Order: sequence, then structure tokens, then C-alpha cells
Amino acid sequence: MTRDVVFLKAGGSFITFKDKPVSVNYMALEALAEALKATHREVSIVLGNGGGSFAHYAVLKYGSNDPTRLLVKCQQATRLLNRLIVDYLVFNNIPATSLQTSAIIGYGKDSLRAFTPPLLNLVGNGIIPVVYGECILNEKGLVEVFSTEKVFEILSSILKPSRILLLTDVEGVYSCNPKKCSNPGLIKRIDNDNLGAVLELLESDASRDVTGGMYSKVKTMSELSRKTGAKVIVTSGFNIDHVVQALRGIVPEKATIIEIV
Ligand SMILES: Nc1ncnc2c1ncn2[C@@H]1O[C@H](COP(=O)(O)OP(=O)(O)OP(=O)(O)O)[C@@H](O)[C@H]1O
Ligand SMILES: C=C(C)CCOP(=O)(O)O
Repeated sequence: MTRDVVFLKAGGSFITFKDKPVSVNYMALEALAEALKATHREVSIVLGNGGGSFAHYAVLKYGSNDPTRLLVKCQQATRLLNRLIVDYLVFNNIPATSLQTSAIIGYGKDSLRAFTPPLLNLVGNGIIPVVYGECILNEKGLVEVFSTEKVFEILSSILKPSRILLLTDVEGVYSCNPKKCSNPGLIKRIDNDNLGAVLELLESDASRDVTGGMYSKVKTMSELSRKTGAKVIVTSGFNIDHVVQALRGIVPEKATIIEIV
């Protein structure tokens, strides 16, 4: 592959209204389509969408003691949101298509496996595959909830992204929840020197969702950065110029860079 591979997550806080079940933010989809239009011929993009007010609500509602019901309801929710996003992008002439995460990632004997030829063929031909955070059944018949970041982690050993871009509804990782605390400071860089201290700050956020919110995002992405050498950029999806810059490998003015060596 000659072009840079970029993993791009359209987070649920960006593309949905997380406090309103089953609600899509079409202004966010418009911004996402603009950014993709400007860049999809320059870089190879694997898009992932978060579960937002679709899957997170389904897991909370059905995640009790009936794994079959949880699985089908969760996958119904993830499929619906993914389809709405992909249809919107295709309608706006973006060459994107859906890849059901639970059909390309699953448990074999004792280990997670990925079936990646469909993904590689799409990426190799300039088409944007759109995967998503998903409920996955393990060999014991239990449901595991995989965030989009976890899906990226699994795919990164095959596709080796140059950078990973996470779009949320805020401009990066702050010293405290910017929607709740009085004096949030944008943390511009997370590296070996401050990773532990940042995780400590984020751990106490009581509003973490079923895949762990900002704390788990930073934890998973720092491990992935250490493992792959990829630079991770967290920024707001609503700032189209910043998203375009980040897709091109330019660090936007307002963002958090996670780089662990
Ligand atoms: N210290 C913090 N810095 C930045 N955002 C924070 C912080 N603490 C809490 N948040 C909240 O985290 C949210 C983003 O995390 P969230 O897990 O919702 O991301 P997402 O990937 O967009 O969502 P989803 O998991 O649904 O895909 C923001 O809306 C913000 O309010
Ligand atoms: C809730 C489910 C099924 C996965 C959500 O993935 P995420 O929104 O990327 O954390």
C-alpha cells in the first residue's frame, strides 16, 4: 500500500446525541462527509463509528442475564447506526461501504481472529470500509462489548496505520470533564512523561459509558501507540479544517496527541 493508512473514528458523542436514545446528529455527518470528500483520494481511510445513543443504550437496557437477547438487540442497534452513516456518506458521493465488525472479527479456539481480505481489498481499491464498535459472542456464549478503539487495535496488526484519529464532540482530552467541571484545560500531548498522571485524572469521571469513556480511550490508544508507533490524535469532529489537517498528518491547533514510545 503506497498511501498512508489512517484509522478514523467518528465517536458516538460526535455523530449522535448521547443523552437522547437513537438520535443521529446530522450536522456531524455533514462535517464528516466534507472532511472525507477533501481527503479520501490522498490517504487510505478505515472509518469506524462509535455506538453513541444507539449501542450504548441497547447494552444498558438488555445487558442483564440473557446473552442471546443482548447480542441480537446490541447488534440491531449497531447495525442501524452504521447503516444510517454509510447511507449518508454514499448519498454524498463518498465511496464508503459497511463491514460488519462481528463478521470479520471473532473468537476462534482460545484467541481472537480477524478475517481481513474484504477489508484489505476495499482499502486497496480506494473504498472506505466502515466498521464499528460491536457486541461479539465468545466461545462460551457470552457477549463481549468491543469499542471501536478495540476493533482498531485488532485491525492495526494487519493494516499498520500511520495515524489514528478519534473525533468526539470536544476538542481533545481535558484535565477534567469539559461539560461538567469549571476549569478544564486541554492536554495537548500525552506521552511517557504524563500518561500515568492523565489516566489518574480521567479515572474518576463518573459519566463513563459502557466501553469506559475517555479513560478507556486514552488507555487503549496509548497501548496501541506504544505497540505500533502510530500517532493518535483526538480532536473535535465539528472542526472540519482540523479534521482535514489531522487526516493529512498535520497536528491541528486544538487537539490532543497521544504518542507513547
Ligand atoms: N477529561 C475529559 N476530557 C475530554 N472529554 C471528557 C473528559 N471526561 C469526560 N469527557 C467526556 O467524554 C466524551 C467523549 O467520550 P466518549 O466515550 O463519549 O467518546 P466517543 O468515542 O465519542 O463515544 P462512543 O463511545 O459512543 O463512540 C465527551 O463528550 C466528554 O464530555
Ligand atoms: C456499545 C457497543 C456495542 C460498542 C460501542 O463502541 P464505542 O462507542 O466505540 O465505545
